[in-house]
Amino acid sequence: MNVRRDAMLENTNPYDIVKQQIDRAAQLLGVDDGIVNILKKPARVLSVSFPVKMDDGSIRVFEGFRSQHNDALGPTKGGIRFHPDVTMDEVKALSMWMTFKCSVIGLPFGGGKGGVICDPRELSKAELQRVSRGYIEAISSLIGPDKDIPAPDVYTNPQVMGWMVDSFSRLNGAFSPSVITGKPLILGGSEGRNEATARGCVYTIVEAMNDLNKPMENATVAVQGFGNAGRIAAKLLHELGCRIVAVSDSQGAVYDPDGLELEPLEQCKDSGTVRQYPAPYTIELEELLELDVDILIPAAMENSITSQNAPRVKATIVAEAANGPTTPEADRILSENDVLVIPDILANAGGVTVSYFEWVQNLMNYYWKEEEVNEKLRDMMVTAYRKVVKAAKEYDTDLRTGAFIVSLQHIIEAMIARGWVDETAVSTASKATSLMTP
Ligand SMILES: NC(=O)C1=CN([C@@H]2O[C@H](COP(=O)(O)OP(=O)(O)OC[C@H]3O[C@@H](n4cnc5c(N)ncnc54)[C@H](O)[C@@H]3O)[C@@H](O)[C@H]2O)C=CC1
Ligand SMILES: O=C(O)CCC(=O)C(=O)O
Repeated sequence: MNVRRDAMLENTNPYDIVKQQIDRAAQLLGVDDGIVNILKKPARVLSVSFPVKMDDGSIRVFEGFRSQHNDALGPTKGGIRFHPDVTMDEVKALSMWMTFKCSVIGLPFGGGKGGVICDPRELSKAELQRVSRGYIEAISSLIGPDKDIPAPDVYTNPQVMGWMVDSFSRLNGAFSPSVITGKPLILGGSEGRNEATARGCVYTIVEAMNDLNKPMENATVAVQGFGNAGRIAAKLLHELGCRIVAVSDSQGAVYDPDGLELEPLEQCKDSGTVRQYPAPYTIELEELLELDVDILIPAAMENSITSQNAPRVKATIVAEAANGPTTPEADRILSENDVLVIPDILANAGGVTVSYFEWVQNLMNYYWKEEEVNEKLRDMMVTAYRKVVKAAKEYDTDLRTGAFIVSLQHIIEAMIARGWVDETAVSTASKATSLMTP
């Protein structure tokens, strides 16, 4: 059952949702409507269609998008999603979340995102390669190491990035590793990038658990989605002594209150789906979200937690490894029920942070060890987490709005410095805050 299509009673269009999130923070900060209007639309959206020769000799035309939201802080940055449900509005929203995500961490990037409407699970490896190359050729005029730098997202991976960097390099007549991050190590990928989204998420969870005076040891965890973000988060939390009681993927969910064993679980996923794991209970996908756990990690798609199921969410902490898993109405309900939501633009920012490190390493052509990458990541994630908590306290709001407030301040400062908007566009109250320092 697809939870995305289930939430019928509220507006679950991610583009409308991100605009509501911007409005909420802008209102508290006292930001001028002019600035808000700039931020509510991507600066540039490219819609492409490109032909791909399939293995049976037929030609199929694929559609895709690349959205560049705002480049006040630097070149736009964000992943590429291959999924049958990709829409232009979704890609626009994801690019907007990228702007705020990069800004909350303090990265010198704006936000971008791309998507291709396809189901990679139905493509052969050769077809997947041709789709990847076709898409990157179609958007090649828009991207570049100092323009817009793609990376992996749902159903794309380092191999796909490898094909893409090769196509871009051929088009440009020079090897250009810094145009794409999340590449295989041999092509200039960074140590630690593959684990970075999950690792960053875990750093924020550890901060939140500390703040709540709760031990990590034996804390119970449910993870929705067992891909790059969810699977590695489960593994890292298990290493910290947590009990992973439930996980799901698109095919099903398994539950064991005594804790799932990670190695056999991973073997099941590698050979198909986590559903094959011999757990005492198989549960419906939606049930996982309602388990009584300390930590719930939505790590799949948008709109997992809506007004429909939010009243039944029992987790103490919801750490959003996914982008946009919680609707604004659900946010309100979770907040009323004292569920601490670590928002996507903060919780899953580890991926883009190590992508930034990868880009830096590519530009200087000198590479760091994994421990160095992880330590730098920890420092940036913890610093950002503390800034967000401070902002949320100062403005008496939740962590999501706190994160948007911190982000907005950086973006607006950059827009003022560039001369796009006037200083009077921000109220005296917001200028007087000291949120820039942790
Ligand atoms: N890969 C990255 O570096 C980053 C990913 N994210 C976000 O994390 C989320 C997951 O992305 P990845 O792990 O990269 O994707 P992935 O393609 O590696 O894995 C996605 C997983 O979600 C599962 N899934 C799909 N629909 C589901 C459903 N309805 N219920 C349960 N499971 C479902 C799939 O079976 C798969 O296990 C997305 O929202 C993505 O935008 C955010 C930041 C960075
Ligand atoms: O690594 C990156 O550049 C972006 C990752 C991404 O798409 C995301 O954070 O949602």
